[in-house]
Amino acid sequence: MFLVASDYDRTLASEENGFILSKDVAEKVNNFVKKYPFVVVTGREKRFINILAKGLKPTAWILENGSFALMDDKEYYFVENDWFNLRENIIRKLDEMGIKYSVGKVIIYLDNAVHLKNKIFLENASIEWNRSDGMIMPTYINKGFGLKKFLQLINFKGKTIGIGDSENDINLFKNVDYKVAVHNALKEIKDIADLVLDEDNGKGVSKLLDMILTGEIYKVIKI
Ligand SMILES: O=C(O)COP(=O)(O)O
Repeated sequence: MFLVASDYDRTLASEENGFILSKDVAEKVNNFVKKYPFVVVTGREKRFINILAKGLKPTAWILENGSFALMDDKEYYFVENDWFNLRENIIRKLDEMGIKYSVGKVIIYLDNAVHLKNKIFLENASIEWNRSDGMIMPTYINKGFGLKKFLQLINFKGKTIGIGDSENDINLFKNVDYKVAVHNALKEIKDIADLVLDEDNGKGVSKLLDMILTGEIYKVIKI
């Protein structure tokens, strides 16, 4: 049994389409889900997903960079309660520094904040980057942690395949059996992937799902 864990931005959905999921890709995933579990592991908040990925019905969403899972309309939080006090202190600090941010259910977002890379230092919290956007969260939270917690939740015992493109997918890659990079992935992601696809974004995800469904996957990676 395989479980596919896919990133969203620049993996399932492309920047050129404003990150709106194409119908073809949604259909492909919705059909795949009838046979194998498919989870979307994204830095995004639920409110954006509701707009961008209408019609997509994955097994579950792991949102806010691994903070919680959403499955069958139920939310499962992986964050400790003490984070919320700490988050208040961080928000105060950001306000004092005049830094713009937005707050999700768990994490703090710094959008278009590449100028702040390596400039903010926080205790008991980490900043993960996805291209020019930063995400502040408890040090133990990342996509890999969120996936691990989710696999425990559903008691999944099969093989996991992660597909992604960017820095915040590195921790996802560290926690899956096989790592797949879409063609448009950053070099650092391609360098650590077991398989680099010839296709970009959603076309790459569709290719991977076809490879699993047809068994072609066994020719390229040893499972
Ligand atoms: O930057 C974000 O919020 C989302 O990005 P991701 O789907 O690539 O994790």
